Order: sequence, then C-alpha cells, then structure tokens
Amino acid sequence: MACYRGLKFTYSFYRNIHKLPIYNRASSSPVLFNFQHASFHTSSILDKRRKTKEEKKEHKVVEYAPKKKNEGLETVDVWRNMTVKELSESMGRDLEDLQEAILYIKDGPDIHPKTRLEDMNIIKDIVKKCGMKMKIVSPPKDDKEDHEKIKDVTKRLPAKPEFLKQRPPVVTVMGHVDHGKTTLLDSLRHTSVAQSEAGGITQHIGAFTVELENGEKVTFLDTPGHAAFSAMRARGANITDIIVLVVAADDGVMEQTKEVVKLSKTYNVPVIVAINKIDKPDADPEKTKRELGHAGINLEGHGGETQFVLISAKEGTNLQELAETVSTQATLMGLKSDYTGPIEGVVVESTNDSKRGKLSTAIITRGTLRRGAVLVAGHAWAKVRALFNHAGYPLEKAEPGTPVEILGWRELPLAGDEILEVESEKRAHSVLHYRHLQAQHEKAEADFEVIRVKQMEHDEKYKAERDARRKIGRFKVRRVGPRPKEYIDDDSVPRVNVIIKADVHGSCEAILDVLDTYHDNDKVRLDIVHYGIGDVTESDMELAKLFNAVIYAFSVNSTKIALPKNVKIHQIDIIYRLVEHLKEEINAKLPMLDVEEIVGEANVLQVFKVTENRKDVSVLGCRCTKGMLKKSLKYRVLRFGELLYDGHLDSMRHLKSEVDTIKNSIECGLRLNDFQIDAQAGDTVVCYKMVQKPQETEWEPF
Ligand SMILES: Nc1nc2c(ncn2[C@@H]2O[C@H](COP(=O)(O)OP(=O)(O)OP(=O)(O)O)[C@@H](O)[C@H]2O)c(=O)[nH]1
Repeated sequence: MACYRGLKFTYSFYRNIHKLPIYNRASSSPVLFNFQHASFHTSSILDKRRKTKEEKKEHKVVEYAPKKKNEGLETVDVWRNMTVKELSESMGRDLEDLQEAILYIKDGPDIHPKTRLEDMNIIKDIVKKCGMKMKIVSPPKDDKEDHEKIKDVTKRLPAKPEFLKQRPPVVTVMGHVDHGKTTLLDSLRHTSVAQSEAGGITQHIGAFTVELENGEKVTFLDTPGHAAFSAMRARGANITDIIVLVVAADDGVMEQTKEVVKLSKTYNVPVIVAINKIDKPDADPEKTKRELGHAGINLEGHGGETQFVLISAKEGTNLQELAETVSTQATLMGLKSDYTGPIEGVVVESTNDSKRGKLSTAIITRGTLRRGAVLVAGHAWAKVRALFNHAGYPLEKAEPGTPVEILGWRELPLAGDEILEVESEKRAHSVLHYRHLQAQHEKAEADFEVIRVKQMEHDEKYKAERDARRKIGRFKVRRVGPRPKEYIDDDSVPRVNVIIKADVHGSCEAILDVLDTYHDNDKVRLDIVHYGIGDVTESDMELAKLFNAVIYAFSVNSTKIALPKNVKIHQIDIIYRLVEHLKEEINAKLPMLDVEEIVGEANVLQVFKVTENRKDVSVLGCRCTKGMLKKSLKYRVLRFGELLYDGHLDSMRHLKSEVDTIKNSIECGLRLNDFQIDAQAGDTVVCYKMVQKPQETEWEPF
C-alpha cells in the first residue's frame, strides 16, 4: 500500500478502475490482456485431432499479423482545456477512478474536478492509464446554461416599456438603536390599518402598505435595521427602493446612522431622512441636520437634494407627510413594473401558523398573483390557496410592489428567496428536484474542497514538523548521494549511521518516515548518511566504509558486488525487521547503566552497646530474612522506609567469629562503619550491590 497526495490506493483497486489493464510499474504503461483476441474454436480443435499423421507432417505456413497498437481499445473524445470532470464523463468512468489514475502521472495535474487539462500529453497519459485510446474533437458548445434554464426556472427577460405601469415603492426603515424605528413602523402600520378596512385584525407581518390621500401607496418592510436589509441583499433580493433613515433629534447622528449612510451609498439606494422625536424638549433638529451634513447627507435646503421630514413617531406627527415624501421620491425614480405574465416576487418572511398552515409574506415584483398559481421559491413550492393583505383580509390578487401573505406552501421558503411562477405542479416538482441535485452537487464540491484544503494543511504541518526536527539536529537533512565526511558533528554522542536502499520510492519514503520517529539523538544519534532507490552499488559500499554505516537493502539486491571488510549489509523485506535491527545497533551503542541489585535482607532484633577501644559502639543483632548477607557489599538501614544509613560494614559476626557471609535465617551481629547510627529493634537492613546492565532504546515506532 502506498500513500500519495493523501489518497491510499492499491494496485488491485487501480486495476479495477481499468476494467482490464494490469498496470506495469516499471514501464508506466498498461499491459493489456485482451479477451476478444483469445477466442477458441472447438470445432477446429476436433478437426485437428482427426488429421492424419501425413497431414501433420506437411509443412504449414502460419500467418501471424501483429496486432495494431491500441487495437480493440475503447475510444474517448477529448479536447484541449477540458476539465477533469468532463474527461471522466467523456470516458464514462467515475470521477474518483479518474482521480486515482491521475495520481499515477508524474507531475500530474490537480485532481480537483474543475481543474482544466491544458496539456494534451497529460490527457493522453490519463486516457492511456485508463486503458482507452483518445480521439481529439472540438470542444462541445457550452450549452450548459441553456440546459440549466430548461431544468430550472428563471426570471423573464425585462418587459417592454409599453407594458410597464407605476408601482408602489418598497421602503426599509433604518437608523441607530433607540432612535424610533419600531415606533415609526408601528405608528405607520396602525395608520394604514385604521385607514383601510376599519376593524381589520392588525397583524404583525413582514410588510405593509400605507395608502395616501391621493390613492398612492407606499410599502414598508416591517423589519427595521440594516441586518434585515443586508440579509436580503446577501440572498440577492434587492427589493428596497428607498431607505428611510430615522435620526432622533435629541441624540443626533450616531455610529449606526453613519453605517446606514455608507450602506445606502454602497448599494446606491436613495435615502429620505426622518428626523424623529421632535416632541422632546431637548430635540435639536438643526444640530441634527448639521451633523447629517458632516456624515455625508446633504439635505434639501442645506446645499443638497436629500429630502427630510421632521416627525414624532410616538405622537404620529407628520407621518402622512413622510409617506408622501417617499411617494414623491418614488415618482422621481419612475418605479414601474409589468403587471402581466407569470409572477416574480421575494419572500420577506415565513411562518408556520398553527391554524392556517405554512404562510409566507412576500412582495410581488412582477406580474399579478392570483389564487391557484403554482410557485417555487428556493427549495419550496406552493399552490396558492389564499392571499391576504397585511390587515388579514383575503385578497383576490396581489400586484407589483404590494405585500401579500401567501397560503399554500408545501415547505416553508426562506426570507430572501426569489419566488417564481411555473406553469404546473409537475414543473414545480422537476424544478425542485433539479435544485436539490444542484445543491447536492455544490455541497459535494464544497466538501471535496474542504477535504483538499485539510489534506494540504496536514501535508504542510507534517513537512513543517519534519523540517523543525531536522533544524534542531534530531534528524539530518536527507540527501541522495554521498555526503562529505566533515558534515558529521564531531561530538561525544555515539551514533548509528545508516544507508537505506529500497526498491521503490514509496518504500523508501515509508522507511524514512519510520526513522523520523526516532527522537533519542541525545543518547545515540541515528544518522541517515544516504538513501536511494535501486540495488546496492559500489559507491554505497564506499560510503558505508567511510562513515562506518550499516546498509539496509530493502527488497533490493546487495549480492552483486563484493562486500568489503567491516561493512554490514542487512537484506530486509519488512520494515518491522529493519527497526529490530536498528534497535540492536542503537542498544549496542548505549552506555551501560548502573543498577542496584538486592542481595539479602535482615531484621534488627536487638541493639547491643559494646565498648571497643574506649568507644561506645552499637552492634545490630539481626536475622537474615531474605537471600544472604555479604560483608564486602553495601548496606542500608531503614526505619519504616526512611533511610538511616547507607554504607559499608565494619564487622560481621556469627556468634563470636568474624564471617564473610550470613545465610538466610541465620542470626548475626553487624557493626556499621558509622558508630553514631541509632538503630533499634524492628529496623530493616538491606544488603545490596551495584551492577552494570546494558541499556535498551525506548524507540517504538509502531
Ligand atoms: N418622545 C418620543 N419618544 C420616542 C419617539 N419615537 C420613539 N420613541 C421612544 O424611543 C424609544 C426607542 O424607540 P424604538 O422605536 O424602540 O426605537 P428603535 O430604533 O426601534 O430601537 P431598536 O429596535 O433598539 O433599534 C422608545 O421608548 C420609544 O417610545 C418619538 O417620536 N418621541
């Protein structure tokens, strides 16, 4: 198994994708066994058996026509700059299979489905590796767009001017926190409900229309703040014609006021300023106007053209005037729409009403919506069962620029989704099916991209870690070819020098990766003097001699050349064995370790005080309880694990005789070198010696 560019594969898998060809590693070309040419004719075999000996003796001429190159191979249409995906489609093979094949190509292209294959030779190589032959054709016409248009439903082309009629403007109310946006919308909505159908149920839906005294209408989106505006824009729903910028006259221009100014300029949406809270005693409209000028909004009568109205949202002052100003602005903008044909619109909000079912508020932007229409929006569809206005009254129809509540959705569409009318339920189903597939496809591509990025990150991290290890000297820089001797640091740390020769690049990389896991270079350095692909050569031997290196021949021949004196070669086929060998080499270089070996133990039964050479000396009356005690060795006296003494004996006696050894269960008298130690009955005496043991490396790569 080899691992390349993050994908694991086997030759058997690779063969599977080729259907028949067996890949020849050495020649990089597929070897084909073609069953078509291996037919048997049983009748002719029987005939042959019946032939007489004479006939057999006859000289026969066997005509042999060499098979033409590529004969019998499937042909695939190719063209320059085709994508990896297009090639897989043209071949009729899975994308993944093709990507696997690309991995076998030296300096092959990126395997991303959208990668364009600019080099014909690369295309040829891929086709060849897939056991096919190619035919260069001209690129197919890019009919993808037309194709998609048929499957999906899209907006109609712009209507001719003669079909256009005036429509109400759609307004978004924006402004700084607490400047009165919600109050303004509430007041406007109540005004509108009160003005329209008296007694109507005031509903809080996503949009409502205010009707002016002259009969003109203004539609307000009932979601204040630029978050809603930006969200709509982000979904491609550019339904706001005019922004009403609410600025509190007491606060003046604040941070979010400036943001709205910026937003309106970015999207080129005209602004009408509503200077609010003029009823407040500390209201200063003049100051607010000046600040607006500084913020880039030049008001009418103050050197600019932006219209403004002084209002009190709370008290309902000048709200009709504000609506009229908006209407005038709309007239100036010449807002018109086509009232005929299949409808187009935008979802403003969606709810699942417990009594009425799935509902959405929408603004119709083109055509006239009626009951019975079949709509699609995003991944949802509806057969319109009923239409309501913002006051909750049923509508017969909804025209451009007017908000409408639509009942009849099978799934809930999302705010900002574009609504389009289709001719039938069947068509709605096919559109949604197509969109679903598209979404899946896009998700798959996005996932692929994520995996690719992750893989790249992983590779980079791996390389960075490896480089870092090399930098701090844990691992020398790998190189192909001999290395100058002076390169080796002449320090006192013992080292194991190795030369790796392997059959294929993958094996070599795998071995080097395993060796990378060795981190004990401060004890014994593991140094790769040289590595390469192919049989062991004379120069490898020379190098081994020069560096006193061990050669590991991994599935390659090392017997063709004479083995010089003092050069060790290990012929190895399994990386595990190589590691075992290396561990032995490393262990042999590790210094011996001093370890303590317990020889025996004794219990102190009684302590005698004797006088010797006018000194008071303690004698420990003990019994050997484990092993034996040897006078020449070292002793420790312990009390409940606490060390009282560590040193030699001055004397060891059995009864009255000085002895060298006390065996298990025998009593004795021990005199310590240090007379001052205050041992007592119950203490433990341990007899031990220091021995040297070979060390073993802790390196465990697997
Ligand atoms: N005196 C006075 N108070 C007002 C007026 N308009 C709004 N307010 C008050 O100002 C406060 C904030 O009003 P909102 O309408 O919630 O302001 P907003 O801009 O929607 O606030 P956010 O939703 O937090 O951004 C409330 O206490 C309103 O009663 C007004 O014209 N006059």
